Amino acid sequence: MKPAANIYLIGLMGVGKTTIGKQLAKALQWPFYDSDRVIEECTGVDIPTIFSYEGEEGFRMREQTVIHHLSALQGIVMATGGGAVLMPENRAAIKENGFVVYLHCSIDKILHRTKHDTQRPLLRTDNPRQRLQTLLAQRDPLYTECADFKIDSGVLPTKTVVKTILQQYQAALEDHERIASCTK
Ligand SMILES: Nc1ncnc2c1ncn2[C@@H]1O[C@H](COP(=O)(O)OP(=O)(O)O)[C@@H](O)[C@H]1O
Ligand SMILES: O=C(O)C1=C[C@@H](OP(=O)(O)O)[C@@H](O)[C@H](O)C1
Ligand SMILES: [Mg+2]
Repeated sequence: MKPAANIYLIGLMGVGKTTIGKQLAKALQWPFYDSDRVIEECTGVDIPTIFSYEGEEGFRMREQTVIHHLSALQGIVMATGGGAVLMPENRAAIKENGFVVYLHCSIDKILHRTKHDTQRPLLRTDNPRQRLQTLLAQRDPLYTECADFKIDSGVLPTKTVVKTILQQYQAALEDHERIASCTK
């Protein structure tokens, strides 16, 4: 992690990356970016439209470009899309440029939170529970590989989740400074 690093939020759809990310950025008085919103602003269309014209592959290319460009910034909070960790380039960018927080919660909670959602094409299926279970099995090792810190965002109030992430980030910064001063 770089001293003036960014904070990245990763995890499955619906765990609260966007929601928690906004609150974290507010607490730090840092700019907030949501890679999905940036893609929508750049293309002028929503995520389902990108999936329908370009497929998931096209969306992943756009996502990679956005994460690459935003990772050149310092002192930002970024909520990534749930599948951002699939691309090795994205995993390298977030690990290299920031403190990575893996948000997780139960599939039941995610289903409850996303039951009226129309903006997540991967959940538009007859069996969203099965889809989420499959995605979690594929992605959990990737989330774990990238994460500096993992926290359940399904049980604690968001305020507590934000406070805990800030404490962990501060502790990581202090460790980094201690190690740097020992190796001078
Ligand atoms: N801690 C929470 N408690 C209750 N609802 C939440 C919480 N965090 C997020 N949500 C709701 O769940 C949905 C998904 O949250 P979002 O932040 O968009 O997740 P993600 O970005 O990880 O997909 C939104 O409707 C949001 O309002
Ligand atoms: O898990 C995924 O592959 C996706 C998650 C979505 O973002 P959220 O995790 O913010 O819902 C969005 O990037 C897109 O629909 C694909
Ligand atoms: Mg989001």
